[in-house]
This record gives sequence, structure tokens and C-alpha cells, in this order.
Amino acid sequence: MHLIAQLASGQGIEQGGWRWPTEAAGAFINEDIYLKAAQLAEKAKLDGLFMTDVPSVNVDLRNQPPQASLDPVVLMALMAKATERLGLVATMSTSLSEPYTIARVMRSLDLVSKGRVGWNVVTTGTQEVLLNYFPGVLDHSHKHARALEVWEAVLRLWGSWPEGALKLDKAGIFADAAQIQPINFEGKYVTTRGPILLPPSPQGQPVIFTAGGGQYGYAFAATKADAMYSNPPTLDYAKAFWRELSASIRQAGRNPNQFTIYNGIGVSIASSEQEALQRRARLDEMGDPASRRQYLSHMLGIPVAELPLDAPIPAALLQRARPNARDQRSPYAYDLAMKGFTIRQVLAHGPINYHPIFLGTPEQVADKFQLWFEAGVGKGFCVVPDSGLESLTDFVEQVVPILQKRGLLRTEYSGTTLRQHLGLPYQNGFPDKD
Ligand SMILES: Cc1cc2nc3c(=O)[nH]c(=O)nc-3n(C[C@H](O)[C@H](O)[C@H](O)COP(=O)(O)O)c2cc1C
Repeated sequence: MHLIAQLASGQGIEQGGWRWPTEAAGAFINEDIYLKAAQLAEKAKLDGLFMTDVPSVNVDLRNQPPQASLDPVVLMALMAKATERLGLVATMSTSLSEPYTIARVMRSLDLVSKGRVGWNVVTTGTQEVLLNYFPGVLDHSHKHARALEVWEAVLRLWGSWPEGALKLDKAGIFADAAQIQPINFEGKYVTTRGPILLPPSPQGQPVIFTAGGGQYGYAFAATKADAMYSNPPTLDYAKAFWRELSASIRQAGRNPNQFTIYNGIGVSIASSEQEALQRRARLDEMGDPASRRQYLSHMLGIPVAELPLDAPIPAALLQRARPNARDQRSPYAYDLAMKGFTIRQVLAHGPINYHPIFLGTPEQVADKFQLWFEAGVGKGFCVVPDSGLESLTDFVEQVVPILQKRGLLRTEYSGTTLRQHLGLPYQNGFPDKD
């Protein structure tokens, strides 16, 4: 099993996480929180720490911090010095940056971390983000056509300084300059002359991650990426998705065994299932409970927003409920309601969370990871704690040892680079040039 961890904007996945009494309220701008998270992830021998990036104010700042905060690359440069083996995966959008910027920044990070970096390639679906950078936005197919150009140009730039070209011979030969040549990349959307100004890292170049929905994102994952952060709403979806994606990877002439999919999972750990539910109910109250109740109504097709929170949904009303066919998480919400849970308890189970929620004792949470893993959802998971560093600590100290004892997780790193953690060979440059 492969695991990476994510801390969202320093405070975990729940909107109310920043209010949790024992978590740092200002975590989103506190680099020490991220550094501790990285050190914890390394202590647990995880593949890496993963950072998404959505640079805009897209939440209600009156009661929650921005979804993204400090720039991932800045944080990862710090993490590179605070850790030795941990992979560092930073998001840079192909819609927001030019290829030379991405190639240089990622190569710098890869060099200062001694080959532990992943570039998470995203195209950015959110209009507010795109408008922070440009006056207008590229239409959909153009955005993805640009993404392919940016990806190719970045890889060609990386390859423009081959392994071995750096000589550092104090007799007076710094590099074999004949090997370091311009690439003269001219696309429809981006151009870059090159060469890159930095040599490859011990792993050659960063591992290519992607996190995208839709047909274009899927095609990119199947044909270009080494790893993917995926957001399955249910176990059945995750199984079907990996079945299809691995077939598409094979069809593209690539090996699905060398591809790591990380299914995003939220975790809430306590000393009993009941306590985990109570913890989650409290976090719900600290977030935006009214909108959650509203959304539950939408999932069940009946108005529950104004009903008492601590009572089951009345049977007469429940008879009219139907899981919303447009949201695959709805059958879970429906099942919970039909079992007679109160509205508060239904919500606490997490049916309307962005990620499936594994909750309960450390054993129960470990069982859930094992169940999903053995069900065939691909190799890995991206773990997102509910409230922040404290809940990540619980995961690392209480759940990871169980998974290690069951032989599901590594107990030591065998390699030093992220490529080695993922079983990938050294690579520097665009594949057809290797
Ligand atoms: C699991 C997941 C994570 C994503 N993370 C990011 C991110 O960190 N930053 C970003 O700009 N876009 C992110 N996206 C958005 C995608 O890059 C993409 O824009 C989105 O899936 C919409 O697809 P479209 O671009 O074809 O409209 C993410 C998407 C998914 C499904």
C-alpha cells in the first residue's frame, strides 16, 4: 500500500478544523505546522506529503480560512531541509504558469531535496483562480491543449541539460556545453527557447502527478502521468475507476503496475466509534452546519434543514426520500437515514464530505484501508486528517503502526528519491528523447 498525506490549508479537511480547541488557529500561515506534518509523514515512512493549490479566496472568510494558503513550493523548499527521505509533491497549474517557470522552480526544488519532488499537473477548473492571473479564461479544450504543450515543454526543458553534462572539473571545465542546447519549443499557446539552467537531480526529473476530473484529465493520467490523486465518492466508484484507468494505461502501452493512484480519504480517529462520531458532529457545528443540512435535503429529496437535529427523520417524510441520482454519495446518506440515525449522526458519518470518511478506533480505520486496498482500488491513498496536525499525529501514531504490522505499509525507506519510493526508473527529459 502506498500512502501520501495532505494537510489542506494547514488545518485538515473539515471547514471548522481551524476552530478545534487544541489545533493552532492560524495554521494556514504557520510554516512550522507544515514542517511538523512533513516530519510526521516521514516518521511514518509515507511516500510523501502532497499539496494541492487553489490560489484564490473561494470561501466565506468570515468563518473559514482560504482553501489554499502559503505557496506549496515555498513550503516544500523548507520541508526539503527538514526531512531526508519524504517525497514532496507540489501543484503547479499549466494554466497559470509558463513552462520555463515550472521547469525551473520544480528542478530547483528537486535539486535542493536531492530528488524527492513530484509535480502535480492540474489545469485549474475554478474561474476565480484563472481570473486572478488573466483578464479572461481560455475555453475548455484550449486550456487542455495548452496543458499538453506546457507538459511537453517542461519535460523537454528538463532534458535539455542531460545527466553527465556537468563536469565541475577544477582544471577549468565547468560543463560539457555542447550537450546543453536550446529546445526551441514553439507551440500554439507557449514557446520557450531553453536550455534549462540547472542539471538533473538524483532522480533525473520530478515524478509527474496529476489531479483532474473530466475526459481530458483522465486521458492525461492514462497516457502521461506516473501517479494520480483521485477523489472517489464511493468504494464501488474507486474500484470501477481503477479498473478502467489501468486498462487505459495498458492500452497506451504503459505499465499500470508502475502507476500509483492515491484515493483521497478523510480520517477521524477516536477511542471508540461513538466518540469519533461525536468528534465529527462537533467539527460539523464548527463549520457551516446550515449549508450541510441544506445539502442533505438535496441528497435525500426531502426537506430536512429545519427538522430537529437530534431526532431521526420522521417515518412519513422518510417514505418520500430518494437518493439523488446526480450525487453518487447520496445512497450512503439515504442508508444512514433509513437506519434511523438522527440528522446530526447522519451528517457526522460524512456522507456529504468531499472525501469518503474512515472513522472510529485506529483498528477500525486500519480495517477500512485494508478493505479498500484489497477490493482493488489501486495501490494507494491520500490521507487527509479532519482537524489538522493533531489528527495527522493520531493517524501516524495509531493507524500507521497497525498497517505496518499487517505488512501493508513499509517500515523503512529502501530508496532515497521519490521515483524509488514509487518503483519508477530514473528519467530526465521527454520520453522520445531518452
Ligand atoms: C482530485 C482533484 C484535485 C484537484 N486539485 C486541483 C488543484 O490543486 N489546483 C487546481 O488548480 N485544480 C485542481 N483540480 C482541478 C483540475 O485541475 C481540473 O481543472 C478540474 O478537474 C476540472 O476539469 P476541467 O479543467 O476539464 O474543467 C483538481 C481536480 C480534482 C478532481
